[in-house]
Amino acid sequence: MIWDLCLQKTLRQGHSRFDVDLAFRSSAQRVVLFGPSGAGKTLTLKMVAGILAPDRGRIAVAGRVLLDSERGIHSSAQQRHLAYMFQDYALFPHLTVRQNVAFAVRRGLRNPAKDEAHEDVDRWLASFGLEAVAGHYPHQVSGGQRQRTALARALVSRPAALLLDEPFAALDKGLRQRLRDELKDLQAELQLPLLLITHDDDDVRHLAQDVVCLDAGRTVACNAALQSR
Ligand SMILES: Nc1ncnc2c1ncn2[C@@H]1O[C@H](COP(=O)(O)OP(=O)(O)OP(=O)(O)O)[C@@H](O)[C@H]1O
Repeated sequence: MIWDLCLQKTLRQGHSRFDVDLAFRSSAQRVVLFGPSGAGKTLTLKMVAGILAPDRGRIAVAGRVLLDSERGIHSSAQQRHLAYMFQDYALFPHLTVRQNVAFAVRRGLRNPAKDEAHEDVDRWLASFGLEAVAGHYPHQVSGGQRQRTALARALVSRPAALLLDEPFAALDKGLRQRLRDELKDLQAELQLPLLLITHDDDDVRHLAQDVVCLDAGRTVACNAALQSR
């Protein structure tokens, strides 16, 4: 089993509340989380990443138990060692492409120096074709290059799994297609478990080995979710 999730969480904001109560298991490496806006996809990813604590539940990824509230297991986000990529990539605007990638492997609390040598950083800059823009700042590179920088930053720390929240949402169709293929090749090469959120049917068709459909905080039959679109 690669993904084994059972999560319960109640969120309250003023008078409104949102309940997550879901469970899914999958032996596929590439799983897509699919569902309408507000279904609870990002919340689910955050709970897997360890940046939001469920009220109760169990999370195991590739046989590693990251959380089991019954057994008192609550590993921190750092201990989980999963890479999480946000919808807007969340690059640091004051750091160059190279420094952004190196940030994930920095020693201590200081930002990495602009020209600090690091073999893994160079490897990922090269494999994503970012060498020419390594000294540029995020606002000086294209959307695709920003996306690749964020992906390189996620991968450079050699995570145990990759969690991506709508990684291609800000890109045009051509670029989206290209980066989707690159991601698929990369995942296959590294054999990295991948949990990806998308709204795009093409992402589902091309990337998903398994699809988990969410609606109102629960897992639902995927046929129903696809038909209601
Ligand atoms: N901190 C919070 N407190 C209260 N409610 C929240 C909180 N964060 C999210 N929610 C609510 O939980 C629901 C699910 O949010 P979530 O971000 O997981 O949706 P999503 O499926 O990722 O949507 P989208 O596709 O639009 O990104 C939403 O109704 C949202 O308003």
